[in-house]
Amino acid sequence: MATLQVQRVVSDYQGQVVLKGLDLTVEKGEIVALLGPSGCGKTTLLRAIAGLQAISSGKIIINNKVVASDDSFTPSEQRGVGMIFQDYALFPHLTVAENILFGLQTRDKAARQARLEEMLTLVKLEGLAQRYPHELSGGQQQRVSIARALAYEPEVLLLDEPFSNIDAKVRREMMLEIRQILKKHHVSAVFVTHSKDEAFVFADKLALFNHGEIVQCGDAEGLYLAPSDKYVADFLGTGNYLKAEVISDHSIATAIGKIESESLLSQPISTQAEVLLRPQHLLLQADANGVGEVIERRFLGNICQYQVKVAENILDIHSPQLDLIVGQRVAIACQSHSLVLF
Ligand SMILES: Nc1ncnc2c1ncn2[C@@H]1O[C@H](COP(=O)(O)OP(=O)(O)OP(=O)(O)O)[C@@H](O)[C@H]1O
Repeated sequence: MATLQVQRVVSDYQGQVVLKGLDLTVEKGEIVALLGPSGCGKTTLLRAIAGLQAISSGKIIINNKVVASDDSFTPSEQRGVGMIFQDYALFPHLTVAENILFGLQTRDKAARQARLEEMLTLVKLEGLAQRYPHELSGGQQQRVSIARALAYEPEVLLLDEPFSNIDAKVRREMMLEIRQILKKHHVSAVFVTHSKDEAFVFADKLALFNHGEIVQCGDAEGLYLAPSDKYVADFLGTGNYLKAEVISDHSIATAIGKIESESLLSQPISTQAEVLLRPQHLLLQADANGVGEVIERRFLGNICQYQVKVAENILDIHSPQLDLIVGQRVAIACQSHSLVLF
């Protein structure tokens, strides 16, 4: 069952339309990343779900209850949403325990104490209940903000760039740890980020934004391997584009030769197009008569990043073959995969 449904949501700031009729569904226990460059509307959508931003048309439904539409607006505190911000937003004058229990004022003392202990164990902060936020590391503060949001048992957890203040060295570990906590408790979550790497690690599903629209939504693999357009392809990683002509229902002709597709091509024979080739899809071999010439080489330990010139094209190629040198001629083959043509 869907926990959150966003239906044709439009939102504007003083007449400037920021969300242009968005649709998004978050299933129970699913973690969805709102991914995109700065200013494309991710935070505005998160704020609209939280009830901190009005919508001008469309509907937002949380657990089958309409919380925002043309003629209704449920205040933020009645939506059952928990929020985690980039700067943690802890109350500096309250202890860890008081911060975590802040939303649970109405429960009796024993219930509050039990919930506190459960939350401290969950986020591995046992023993730190009486500390103040300034006595904690950034990662510990973020864990307190997660405990505070989860203590209240929200229907949906909303996270706005929650990892951008965490030291890069521990960020990945922290993301996996928090992901595990959310999964264990079947928490549905929406998470804003401009980093595809964070989205790949933390989310089950990616909604990629461009100028107030979701251009593609799906799992990371789907978006990476079958992007709907060049914007999606380029946002998710380096890609090479080569001119191509469809020569059969599963092959194309290009400057590096004939390339076979693992899946059937939908374009008719003779179609002129561009093929997307990821750097790791291309294989290099030293060959005095090869079509390419290595023009740059960067050693990265287990692979080399090469730039290879083929006619007027410069291709980025990641190869485990470390011994090719600048100026060397090479043959280029393509690993078998489902080709993407634009
Ligand atoms: N309070 C505001 N008043 C007017 N315009 C705003 C306001 N907040 C945001 N905007 C505009 O709305 C658009 C979307 O902003 P939003 O913050 O949703 O983008 P974002 O994708 O979250 O970006 P970032 O990653 O930089 O936070 C931007 O053009 C921004 O300038």
